[in-house]
Amino acid sequence: MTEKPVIEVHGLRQKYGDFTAVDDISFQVQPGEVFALLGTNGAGKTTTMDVLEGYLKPSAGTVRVLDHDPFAQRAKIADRIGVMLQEAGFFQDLTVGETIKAWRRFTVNPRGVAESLELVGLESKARTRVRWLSGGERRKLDLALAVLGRPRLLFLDEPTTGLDPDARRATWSYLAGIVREGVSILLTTHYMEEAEFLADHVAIMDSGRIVRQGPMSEVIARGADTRITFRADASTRADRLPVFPGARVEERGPVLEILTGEPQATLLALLTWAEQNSVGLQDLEVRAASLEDVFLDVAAQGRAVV
Ligand SMILES: Nc1ncnc2c1ncn2[C@@H]1O[C@H](COP(=O)(O)OP(=O)(O)OP(=O)(O)O)[C@@H](O)[C@H]1O
Repeated sequence: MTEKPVIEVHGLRQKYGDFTAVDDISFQVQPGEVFALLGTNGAGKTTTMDVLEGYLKPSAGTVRVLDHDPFAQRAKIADRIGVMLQEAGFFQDLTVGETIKAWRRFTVNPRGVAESLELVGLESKARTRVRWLSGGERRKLDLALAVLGRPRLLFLDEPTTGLDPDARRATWSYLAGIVREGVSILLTTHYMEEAEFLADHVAIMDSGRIVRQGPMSEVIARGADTRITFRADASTRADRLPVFPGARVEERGPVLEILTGEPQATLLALLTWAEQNSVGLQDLEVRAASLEDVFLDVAAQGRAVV
């Protein structure tokens, strides 16, 4: 028997008064999967998370989390989900250790305080008051609290904002570890590298709608072209190049850039042409599309619609 998805969203619409923040979106998250919900500022990611966490009642559509209605049946799933909000409210005068202790009282089968501190690298801050923590240290405390109850499903809203690169990578490796143990994650982030590193599936939102969705590798492959760049000699401009089927050429100062969905064929044609015409291709570089290219394309199309 195949396991049911841990999250099912069908035709979700969320309105604030007359304003539609989430506009008919559908997606599923499978057990053990990391699903990245990406999008431009104000696209509707946090609103979607709020619905899935049971804080908002959908205006339309259906939502199931661990096979329950998260709004009407939140108590039934609360012990199995962990939530890391963008801005958690802490008691500023409690120390980090006291905060974890206080949270443990409301948590079924919680991790120990020492284990929690070690998990996120906050051992040396156990006696520091929350008000004196740096932004990145607060984020670490947020994460420690989100995983305190050993959740099966974790909601992470921009989990590494404010972390230095070293702490960010440590968080990724911790998250990758709990995923290997079977935890599923719904993640929002503005760091494309983070989404690429962690997520199996991705949905990109713009103005309340999902505009790209699928397995990470497919979304990248379908969504943006490979870039071949080089510096040619002064007499070689874009109009001297042969026509590469399915590709377009852009001039950026002395650098020519070919964007292509058929990198192998285009590269072969370019090298053959250069050889036959004795053109030197300086600094020749082939760069595969990245998630960031896809995201920027989505954002540019969104701006064009407005
Ligand atoms: N309580 C609210 N009342 C009215 N409008 C709201 C409310 N909460 C959010 N919005 C609006 O809904 C839209 C979606 O907001 P949301 O926070 O879901 O976006 P987001 O994708 O998480 O953005 P960001 O990347 O900037 O965090 C925004 O235009 C926001 O201003």
